[in-house]
Amino acid sequence: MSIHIGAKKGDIAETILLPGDPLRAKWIAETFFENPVLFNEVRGMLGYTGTFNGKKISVMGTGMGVPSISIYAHELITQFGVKNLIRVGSSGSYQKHIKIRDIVLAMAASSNSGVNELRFSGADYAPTANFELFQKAVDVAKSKDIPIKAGNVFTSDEFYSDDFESYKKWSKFGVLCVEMETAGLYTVAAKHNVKALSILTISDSLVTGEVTTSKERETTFNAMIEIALELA
Ligand SMILES: O=P(O)(O)O[C@H]1O[C@H](CO)[C@@H](O)[C@H]1O
Ligand SMILES: O=c1cc[nH]c(=O)[nH]1
Repeated sequence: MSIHIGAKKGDIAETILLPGDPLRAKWIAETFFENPVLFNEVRGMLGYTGTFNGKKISVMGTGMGVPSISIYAHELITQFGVKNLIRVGSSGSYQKHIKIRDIVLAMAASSNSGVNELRFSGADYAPTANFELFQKAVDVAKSKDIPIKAGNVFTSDEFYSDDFESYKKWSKFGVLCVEMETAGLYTVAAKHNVKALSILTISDSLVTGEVTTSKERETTFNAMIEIALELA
């Protein structure tokens, strides 16, 4: 048991899917896992372990933002021996060609997060995806005929920015979409020499103003999950 995860050693698989929303974790476990068992309820951050095609796999919510996912990633790695951390998140498009429900693999994560600024004393660190997981995700998507996009994403400390137009600066430099955790996840994974990948589904567009409902964000996005499950 760690401070924020009420599980015993061995309760959590080496590969874990990490949605921000704990109810998406519940939906993933109940929809895709064989024999899901609840291993965490601390702070309502639901976590389950089951099997998928006979292989042990876990899923747990991370909450929103770099500080929250950093706590869970740290404890999962250091106290429960997790080796592959796969974020399955929603994201807002920064580009005209990145449409609602598109899937984006985050090759790297630019960020305005204060966490890495503190950690690296103001110098820039480039949080990047694990190449093996990335390559495998590309292969799985291809074999399942699931179209994907890949590139630089933006991990923001803000959901509601005071300056809505500020996204255009990142968009001009090729950043595909925005979310709130990937830079933190990739950094913590690198520090502990384990693998991480963020797979994102576009839930809204800052370019067109389109949005999906919170129910859809909780219980759909199957294609992204199908890719993530095969990485176990
Ligand atoms: O859908 P999740 O995984 O929570 O991801 C995105 O959604 C939340 C904001 O609504 C942030 O956590 C952002 O990163
Ligand atoms: O962080 C996020 C996630 C989804 N959509 C956004 O606009 N921002």
